[in-house]
Amino acid sequence: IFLMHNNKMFSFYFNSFTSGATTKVLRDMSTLPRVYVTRQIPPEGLKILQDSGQVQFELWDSDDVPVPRKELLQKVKGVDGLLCVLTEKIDAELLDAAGSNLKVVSTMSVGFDHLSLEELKKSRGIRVGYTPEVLTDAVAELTVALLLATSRRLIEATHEAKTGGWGTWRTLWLCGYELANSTVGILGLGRIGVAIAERLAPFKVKKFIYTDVAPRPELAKAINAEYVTLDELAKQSDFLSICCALTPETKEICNKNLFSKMKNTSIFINTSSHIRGGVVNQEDLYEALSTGQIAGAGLDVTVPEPLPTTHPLFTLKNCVILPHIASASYSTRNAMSALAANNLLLGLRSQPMIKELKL
Ligand SMILES: O=C(O)C(=O)CO
Repeated sequence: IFLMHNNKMFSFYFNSFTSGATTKVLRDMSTLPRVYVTRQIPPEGLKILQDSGQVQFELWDSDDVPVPRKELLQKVKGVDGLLCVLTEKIDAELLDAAGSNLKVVSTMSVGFDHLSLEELKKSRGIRVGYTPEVLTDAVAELTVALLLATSRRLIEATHEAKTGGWGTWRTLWLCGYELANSTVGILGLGRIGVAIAERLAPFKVKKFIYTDVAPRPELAKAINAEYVTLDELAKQSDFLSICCALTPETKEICNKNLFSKMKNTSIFINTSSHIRGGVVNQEDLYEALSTGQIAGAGLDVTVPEPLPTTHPLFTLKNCVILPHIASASYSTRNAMSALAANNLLLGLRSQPMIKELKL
């Protein structure tokens, strides 16, 4: 139990199984490094912070609403560490508000476009932890689910079944596209791309192709994928899965030009949680989907997030939009929170983090 008294934080041990008062003050926490946690993170991470005895921390105790910016700017004043999620912008204003005590920012995400790396680099001496790898399986699994939901039109199908559209059996009603004998293209081959391909291979995919800034033979070997140009990737892919990082070069790389080269039977999928939606020009995607230039799209990341319910992409039957849930399994979100907590504690002890972002 953590309690504030006379502006000091105390931890208590309370034995409720013995009779009489057995509350003991174990340690005056007020001398420990101060940490602010911007969200009610999953229990594994919280437990690590609590059990560590290494920090005193305050927490924005909600998972439903992000901490208001004004409150955040207040709360970070003088903290030694910050554990945040992807809804908090860690920029010059926030770092200035925190002040010179701040040594570690640990984000419970693999993506870091909410962190102003420029500002963090600026000789503030702040180290940054993040959570790659632990979400690879969950993201790959969700990608397969979204790909199948889109290509086999599952959302349309359940809607028809529920709303009376299910009439007689029809020969071409709700037909979609099969993975068997298909060519699957991966834009940006990394851990997640490989994990997706490994899961799709048993569906009897004929060929995997990929493009990246340069061939990645080691990774490609694992999935027997051929390196092609971006043009060839667009032309040959029956399913195109986007897994590249968002950089100035890849910003809106999925645009009119790319869609115009794709087959009108192809399916476009964007789930890569560390890139967000920025690699896709959504107006061009709308155009490609609504004119039949491509057959369908499944998106787990959009710009902005949340995507307004009035957005034109929501009007299309051949566009399946998920609310950024690729890593949303209990085990993965707990693993992310545990990794973020451990990165934070290690950083505050000036030890190497498990996953540290090189600034
Ligand atoms: O970790 C991230 O960056 C996400 O997008 C959510 O898993």
